[in-house]
Amino acid sequence: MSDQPILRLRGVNKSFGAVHVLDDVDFEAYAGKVTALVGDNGAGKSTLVKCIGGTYAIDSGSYEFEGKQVHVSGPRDAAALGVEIVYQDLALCENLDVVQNMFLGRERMRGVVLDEESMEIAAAETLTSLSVRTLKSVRQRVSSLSGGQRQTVAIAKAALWKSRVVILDEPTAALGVAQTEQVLELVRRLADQGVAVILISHNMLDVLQVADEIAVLYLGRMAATVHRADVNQTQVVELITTGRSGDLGIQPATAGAGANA
Ligand SMILES: Nc1ncnc2c1ncn2[C@@H]1O[C@H](COP(=O)(O)OP(=O)(O)OP(=O)(O)O)[C@@H](O)[C@H]1O
Repeated sequence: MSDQPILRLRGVNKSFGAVHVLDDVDFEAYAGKVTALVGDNGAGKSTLVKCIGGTYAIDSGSYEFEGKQVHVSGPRDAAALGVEIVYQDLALCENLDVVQNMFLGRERMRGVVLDEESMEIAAAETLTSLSVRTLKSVRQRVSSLSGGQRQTVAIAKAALWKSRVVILDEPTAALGVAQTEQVLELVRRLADQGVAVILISHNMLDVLQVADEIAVLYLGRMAATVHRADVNQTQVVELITTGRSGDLGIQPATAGAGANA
């Protein structure tokens, strides 16, 4: 995999009125890697992700994609780049089946009728490529699926559409132990297919298990970006709660330390 980030934000600021929510934030995501985005409640994770996804326009700073500066002024711009956000509510339609959900809004047609066969084959192939074995049938309605299976469908949908950057918002928050394990395996396989995965999570065990890089937001500043292999849980928790880690030689983000190289 390339060492160049597919997505790079530099010096991003975002305010809502007088509230300065993102302060000079640098952030990178790499093809084939899982980058965990962590931080305490209110640290700015959702805001940063919404800036990446085009829901919010950044006030200042740069947004680069594949080394080129781009202007993302709405979700369509981000989608055109191949940036997909899988929100916690998953935005799946209960009354539709797995295939219909995966192709929702982008249905394949044969003449004037839906090309059900080709959509079913493509959906099944995508699930197979991700080694998904937890679904009985791609013709099952989403209303009959478990939380983990729904998460699987939402992630597979992003893979089907050849997304380059997939942002997962707390994908295991509502799941039990076995389903969490399956979803984390899926996250890993998605990255192994060359996708840049950004994982928002409050669960340190998940983060430490699946992430390659860990970006820690603290009070709207990027306290540090560290390689997973270089840190332990205590150090990550310290970064999240204080914006610094003495062990890692990282100074408080509020004092203007910025990202750790
Ligand atoms: N639309 C908005 N208007 C005003 N303030 C906002 C808005 N959206 C977010 N904020 C503020 O920005 C800060 C960061 O919020 P954000 O939701 O990005 O944090 P977060 O890290 O995702 O938190 P959590 O883990 O609780 O979801 C918070 O103080 C929040 O109140």
